[in-house]
Amino acid sequence: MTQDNAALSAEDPAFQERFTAALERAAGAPRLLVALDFDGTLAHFTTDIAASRAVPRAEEALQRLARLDDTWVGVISGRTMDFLHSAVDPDHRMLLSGSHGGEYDLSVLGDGAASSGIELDTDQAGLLQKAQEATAAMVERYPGSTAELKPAGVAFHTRTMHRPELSDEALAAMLSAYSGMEGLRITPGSMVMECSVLTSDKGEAVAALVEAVEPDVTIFAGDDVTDEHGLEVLREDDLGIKVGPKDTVAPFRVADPDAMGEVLLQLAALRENHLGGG
Ligand SMILES: O=P(O)(O)OC[C@H]1O[C@H](O[C@H]2O[C@H](CO)[C@@H](O)[C@H](O)[C@H]2O)[C@H](O)[C@@H](O)[C@@H]1O
Repeated sequence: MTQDNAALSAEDPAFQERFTAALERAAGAPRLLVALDFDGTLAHFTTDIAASRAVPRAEEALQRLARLDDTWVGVISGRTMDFLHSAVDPDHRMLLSGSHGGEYDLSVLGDGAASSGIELDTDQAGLLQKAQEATAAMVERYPGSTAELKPAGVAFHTRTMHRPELSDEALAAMLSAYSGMEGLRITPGSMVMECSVLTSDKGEAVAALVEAVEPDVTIFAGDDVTDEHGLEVLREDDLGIKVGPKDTVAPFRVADPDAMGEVLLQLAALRENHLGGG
């Protein structure tokens, strides 16, 4: 499938009927996996990276879904596993993948479920060091920008730049610097340029959760370019949802994390009803 803007959104007359039918079908699946990106999908963008949290409706819906039988909630993010544990799933009810598919905590599945952290070899560690140095130099050059250090990568953020009109220039300069370092995987995002010494992506992460859960239906929702990898691996009976305006292969689109929260509440109610718990 090619990317386009043909996803049905709420303004389309056919949206409500077709989207509700898709949600109802998903809610009736014997085994259901609900996997979600975090920033821009569950949480609005903010200038305080550490303080970012899922919108209240999404938070409530995820907690309700995660308590249900034969229902698994996954969060697949570029964030670190430490952040996901502390800010997204402190009660350890969810499947987590951090660092764009680089690390996993599947312990909610019980005995034998694989969880893997990040261990870098000497070459990777050297490359990461160089990328961190290049990012620090860029932060010096563009006051107010920041570097977010991760176990296998680094993110150069421009949302807090003192001269926001230079954001595109700064991101392009960072992209150019990373591009000169062989072996780095570069992922542009919303006012961020990230790089990693790992090759993983969110397509791998969705596939790993599907392999672990063996769901009849998988839902995956995401807002950014990196989430397209996850949307692309969905099967015919699955449900892909784009959050926001970017191009997508997903058949459905919602406006923002608040709208996504509403969808998740609707799904939770349908699933509870289907399982007889609501
Ligand atoms: O895969 P995601 O869950 O979408 O995470 C992608 C990156 O998101 C974060 O940055 C974005 O959100 C910040 C907080 O709202 C915002 O300040 C920044 O401008 C956004 O790009 C996060 O900081 C990165 O580590 C994630 O990889």
